[in-house]
Amino acid sequence: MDIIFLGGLEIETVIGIYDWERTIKQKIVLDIEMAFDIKKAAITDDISYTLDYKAVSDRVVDFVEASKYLLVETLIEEISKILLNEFPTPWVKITLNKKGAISRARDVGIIIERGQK
Ligand SMILES: Nc1nc2c(c(=O)[nH]1)N=C([C@H](O)[C@@H](O)CO)CN2
Repeated sequence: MDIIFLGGLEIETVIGIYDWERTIKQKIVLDIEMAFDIKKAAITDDISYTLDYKAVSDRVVDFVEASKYLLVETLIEEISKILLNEFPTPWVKITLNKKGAISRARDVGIIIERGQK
């Protein structure tokens, strides 16, 4: 199976468990990998035979911008459900980086894989 990916997708959202975090927007950075067989699209040169990464980006950005979860766990799980339920991919890997959440750490977050390749 091939991989279609989006790297460094930056989105501002309300996320966090502390009172001060409920009053501001913070940046999260997503790396998304989606399994997909690209052969038919490559042969036909036709967007309708592939997984449109622009459509994925638009859907994920709209969802995350409107969300207000406490935990990054909940947010990343909901993103994985959207990808698996709404797009033609059987497997996704998502990295959610809440940069700045830990002042001494450059990166902090979660990596999940869902579905079957
Ligand atoms: N496993 C997690 N740990 C923490 C989370 C989280 O969402 N998942 N969130 C926080 C705070 O919101 C933090 O990001 C603020 O600096 C702490 N730990």
